[in-house]
Amino acid sequence: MALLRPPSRGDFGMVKGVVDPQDHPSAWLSPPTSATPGRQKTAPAAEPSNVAKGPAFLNPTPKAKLPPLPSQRIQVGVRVRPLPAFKSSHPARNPIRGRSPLAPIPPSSRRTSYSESASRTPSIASFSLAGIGEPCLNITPAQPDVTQICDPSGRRPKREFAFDAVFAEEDGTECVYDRMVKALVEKCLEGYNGCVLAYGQTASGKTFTMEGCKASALHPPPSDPENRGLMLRVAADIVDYIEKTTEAERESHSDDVTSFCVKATYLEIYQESLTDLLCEKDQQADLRIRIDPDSLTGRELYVQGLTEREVVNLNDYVRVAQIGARRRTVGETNMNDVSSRSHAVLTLTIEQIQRRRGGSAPADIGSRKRSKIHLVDLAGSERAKDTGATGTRLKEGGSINQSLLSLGNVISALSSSTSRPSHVSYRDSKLTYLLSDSLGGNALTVMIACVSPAQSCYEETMSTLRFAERAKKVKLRATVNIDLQSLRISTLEAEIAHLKSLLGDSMNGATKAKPQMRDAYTSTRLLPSAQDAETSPMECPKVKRSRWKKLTDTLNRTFRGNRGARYGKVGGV
Ligand SMILES: Nc1ncnc2c1ncn2[C@@H]1O[C@H](COP(=O)(O)OP(=O)(O)OP(=O)(O)O)[C@@H](O)[C@H]1O
Repeated sequence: MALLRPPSRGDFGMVKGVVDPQDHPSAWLSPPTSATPGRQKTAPAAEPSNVAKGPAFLNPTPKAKLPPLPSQRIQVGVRVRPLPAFKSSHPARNPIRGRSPLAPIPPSSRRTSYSESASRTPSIASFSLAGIGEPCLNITPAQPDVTQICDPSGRRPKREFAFDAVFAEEDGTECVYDRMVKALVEKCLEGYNGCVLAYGQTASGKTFTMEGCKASALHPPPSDPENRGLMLRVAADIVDYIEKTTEAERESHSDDVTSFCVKATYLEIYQESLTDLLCEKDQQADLRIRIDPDSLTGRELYVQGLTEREVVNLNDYVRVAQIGARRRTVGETNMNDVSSRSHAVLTLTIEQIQRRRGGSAPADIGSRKRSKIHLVDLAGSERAKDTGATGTRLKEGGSINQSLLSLGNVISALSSSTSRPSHVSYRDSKLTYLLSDSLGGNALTVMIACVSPAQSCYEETMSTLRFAERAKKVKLRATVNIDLQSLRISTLEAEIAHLKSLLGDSMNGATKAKPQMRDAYTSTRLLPSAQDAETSPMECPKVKRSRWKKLTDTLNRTFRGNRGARYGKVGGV
């Protein structure tokens, strides 16, 4: 059992690799603004063009064209699941009636929510899917990221919703990943926190999107990558990135290397209580959400008592996903045979340290970055009359709806005004409290709103689309999480060591050649010729000694002052 909290200096188990300097994200980072001791103030991230020079091994020549910066609002994609296979003889009017009508979906009955014929005239009427029923949703190729919803009763007018992406039923999870999540993972590897949330009514395909086809998530190795959910796709990209950088290290003759350590935790929130999914039921610790005062923002949350697993290769991730899926609370309802009765949060924490090749001394350590990705499969909103829930299922449904209501309130508060609201009720539920950073805080967030096109789901689909529309307005304040203080401390330690050795030399009357050192922020030599003159043999030894003492005292004072704070903050969006 371990605590999910930032490790202290030197507490990093590593997979070694090297980062191509040209690709290194620190090219975007700005240097600290002052040498004031203590935690640096959280600063909005800078545009790449504003980036001042960092140390050579952190701040290589910037790329001619830098990648686009992530948007500072929640990115929202809508995924439309296929219409279900019906058991009723008259499914068109009421597709969700009877036992688990939404699963599985025979390939023959899958329809696109737009067809070639429908595409020319984007009207709901063009959607007659003979024998299957009529979807209440429409997407046209002319406006692929807009969805129209039509009230089957005809009481309300047709409405249009535009999102960052809309995925029709034939769009696989790969498509969802490539358009919505891949860039986020890249940003997380650069030091941003990230969050992917799957939201929607019960049986709308959230677990299918996050975990993938159960068969593939539960049978290692993931031999069928096509069926992978977003969780394993994120994992595959992280593994790939680390492997590639390791390979680049072998090939390059760079002096600087990056070490990685990725850890996973998996928890569920069931009826407002936290359960560690990577731990046996009888070994559960009392899990508590705590604030980490030593974190970058000084109020980052962590779950005390949660099991952390180091994950290196894809099989490690698959194992974690399997264990979590097996232990997660599921139940059977009329709408879904395997309905998730809890919110599941898989968190990957990525640590990266830059150091000089072969060096282990503090002076050899450069920047440290620590970012987190939350992958959240929410439980689905449900109506008791549709799910047929009674007893425990009914109680679970009530708790799920209650926490989703809190999530809705948080999103409403954050999206309602242009300036940040004075109070956001994050603490109304464990879910919103745990994800508070991802909801308008220091994280880049992507939401996949899953919907069903079935007419009988009109109300729920409409409410999901409205929720997603509000979520789109939520602003984020994501910044790169880099521990610059450690970099400064290392530099100062190196300076002190070097100056002490010079002092010793000068006291012995020896004048040895001084090794060239680089300053952490200017990449210039620490001892330029003007300082060399101070050690000139012409200078009186007494004056020389007092000047050196003054210099080392100043550095020691600065060094002690800097020890107080662990994380500095720079750059970003
Ligand atoms: N895009 C899709 N393509 C094919 N099948 C899908 C798709 N989306 C969902 N399904 C199928 O529909 C059924 C219900 O999906 P899933 O369990 O993912 O829903 P859910 O939103 O997680 O539901 P709950 O909130 O009740 O847990 C599953 O059998 C799943 O395989």
